Amino acid sequence: MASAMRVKARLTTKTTHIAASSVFSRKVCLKVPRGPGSERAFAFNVKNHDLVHCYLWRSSVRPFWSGSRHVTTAAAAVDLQAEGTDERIPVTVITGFLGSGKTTLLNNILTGAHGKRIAVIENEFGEIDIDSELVAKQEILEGSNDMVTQLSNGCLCCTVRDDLIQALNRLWERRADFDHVIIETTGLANPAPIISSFFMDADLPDRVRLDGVVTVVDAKHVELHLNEDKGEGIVNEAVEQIAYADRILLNKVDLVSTTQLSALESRLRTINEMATIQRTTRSKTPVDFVLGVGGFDLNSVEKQLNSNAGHNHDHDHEHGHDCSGAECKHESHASSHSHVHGHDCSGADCKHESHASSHNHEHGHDCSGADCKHESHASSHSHEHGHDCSGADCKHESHSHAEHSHGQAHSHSHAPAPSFRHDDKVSSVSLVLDGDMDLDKINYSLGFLLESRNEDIYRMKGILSIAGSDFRFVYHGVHMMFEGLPDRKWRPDERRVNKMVFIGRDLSREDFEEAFKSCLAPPKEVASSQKAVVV
Ligand SMILES: Nc1nc2c(ncn2[C@@H]2O[C@H](COP(=O)(O)OP(=O)(O)OP(=O)(O)O)[C@@H](O)[C@H]2O)c(=O)[nH]1
Repeated sequence: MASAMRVKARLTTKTTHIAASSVFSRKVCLKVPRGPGSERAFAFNVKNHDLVHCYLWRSSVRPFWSGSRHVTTAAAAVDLQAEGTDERIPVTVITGFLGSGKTTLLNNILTGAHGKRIAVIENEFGEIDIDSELVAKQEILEGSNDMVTQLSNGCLCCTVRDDLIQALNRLWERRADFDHVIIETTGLANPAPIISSFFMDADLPDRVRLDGVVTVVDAKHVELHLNEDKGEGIVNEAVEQIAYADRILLNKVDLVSTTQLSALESRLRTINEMATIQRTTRSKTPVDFVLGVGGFDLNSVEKQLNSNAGHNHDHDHEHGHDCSGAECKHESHASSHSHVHGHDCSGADCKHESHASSHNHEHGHDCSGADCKHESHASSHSHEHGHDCSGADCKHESHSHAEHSHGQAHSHSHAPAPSFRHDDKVSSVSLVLDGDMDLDKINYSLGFLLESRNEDIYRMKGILSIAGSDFRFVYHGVHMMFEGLPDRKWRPDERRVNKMVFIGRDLSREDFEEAFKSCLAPPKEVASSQKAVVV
C-alpha cells in the first residue's frame, strides 16, 4: 500500500506528466484519522527522513480517492512548443462573474484588428442562447470562417464537460478554418473542470492546448461576490475564477475610486499572485494581453514567475503590465514614479526600492495593525492607502505622521474604505529558496503534495535547482496534473535559486516554507584546497 500511495513524480531528465481522474485504472483510498495523532497515519508510508513531510500537511489532510498515470503525449508536445512547431490549437477560457464584462471582451476581440480567425464556444446556463446573440462577429463576419458553437446542456462546470471535449474535438476537424478558440463560460462556472478537461481526454492533449484563463472582474460588484459565504469548506465561484486566472481584467474601473481599485487589486493579488492584472473599462485591452498567454506552457513558467511571483519575493508590486523582459520601458520603473503596491512588507526587512525614494504611490499592503513596520510610513510623500482602516480603532502609524496632514493630496480617507475581509480561504504562497534541492526529498515532497493536497492546490509553478544537475527543472501543475522537465543549463554566473508559487485553498505559508526548506541539500563542503587562507 505504501508504494501504491506514491505519485509517480520523478524529477528525471525526461518530462514527466502526471494526471489524476476517474479514468485511472488504479484507485487507492487513504483514510486519515482526524484529531491528535493524525500525522501518524502516514508514518507507515515513509522513511525516517521523510517524516517531516508527512507532518507538514497534517492540519488539512482528509480521506480522498486518488491515483496516477503517466501521460506521454503532452510531454512530447512541450518539446514541440519549444521548437515553435506546436500545431495544437490554442484555446483561451474567458471566465468571470455574471455581468463582469466577458461578452464585451469577447466582442472586442472578435472585432479587433489582429488578423486572428477565432472560433467561439459559448456556454450559457439554461436553454436560451442569449450570449451567442450578442457575439458581434456572427453578423460582422458573415460568410467568414469564424464560428460559434453553443453548449446548451447546462452549466459547463458540472454537466457538459463531455460536450466541451466533443466540441473541441469537432472544431479540431475544421482546424484549417481558424487560429484560436475562445470558450466563454457562464458567469457561475468554476473553471477547474473546464481546465481539467484539457488534460483528461485521450485525444485532446494532442490536438488543443490551453493557452490561458482570462478572468474578467467587475470592480464595482466583485467584493460582494468574493465575500459571499457559501458554507463550510465551499469556495465561491468568484474566488475560484480569480484563483485560476493567468490574466485578470479589472473591469468597470469607471465605476469605482482609485482607492477602491488599489485595495481590490491587493486582495486579488493575495488570492492569485501569478496572474497579471490590468485595469480596464468596457473590457478594452490589447489582444496580446489575453491571447497567446502561454499560461500552461512550461516555456512560460520563468516569465510568469519573474513578472509576478518573482517580484513578490522582495516587493510584490502590481504593475498591471508584463515587464519580465529587460526591455520593459514602463514608466513606473523610473525612480520617481507612481505605482501600485500589492506587496506584503509588514516586516521591517522589506527592501523594496520604492521605500527609499520620494514619490507618489498607492499602498495595497495590509498594514492595518499597529505593528506595521513598513518603512514607507516614515518617509515624506503623498500616497493612497488601501489598507482597511475604516474602524475607529485603526492604529496605523501613518495617522500620526506630522507631515501627513489630511489636507494633502492623498486619499487616506476613512470614508469609503472597502470592507474587505482579508480572510480568503484561497491564497497564493510563493517561496524563493537559495541552494539546491535534494532530488529524493523534493521528489517526495511534491509527490506527497500532489497526493495529499491535490484538491486544494489549484495551480502551481516553479523552477528548481536540483543538487547534482546542471539543468534547471521547470514545472507547473493543476490539482493532480503535474508537468515538468529540465529546461536549460544554469549559467555559470547565475544564482542557483528555487522559485515556487502555489495557489490554493487553506495554504499555510509556514508549512510550505518549512516543507520545502527541509528539501534543500546540505551546502557542498568547500574542498580544503579551495578554502581561503588568511594570513
Ligand atoms: N460602466 C461600465 N459598464 C460596463 C463595462 N464593461 C461592461 N459593461 C456593461 O456591463 C454589462 C454586462 O456586460 P457583459 O459583457 O454582458 O457581461 P458578461 O460577463 O458577459 O455577463 P453575463 O453573460 O451575464 O455573465 C453590459 O451592459 C455592459 O455594457 C465597464 O467597463 N463599465
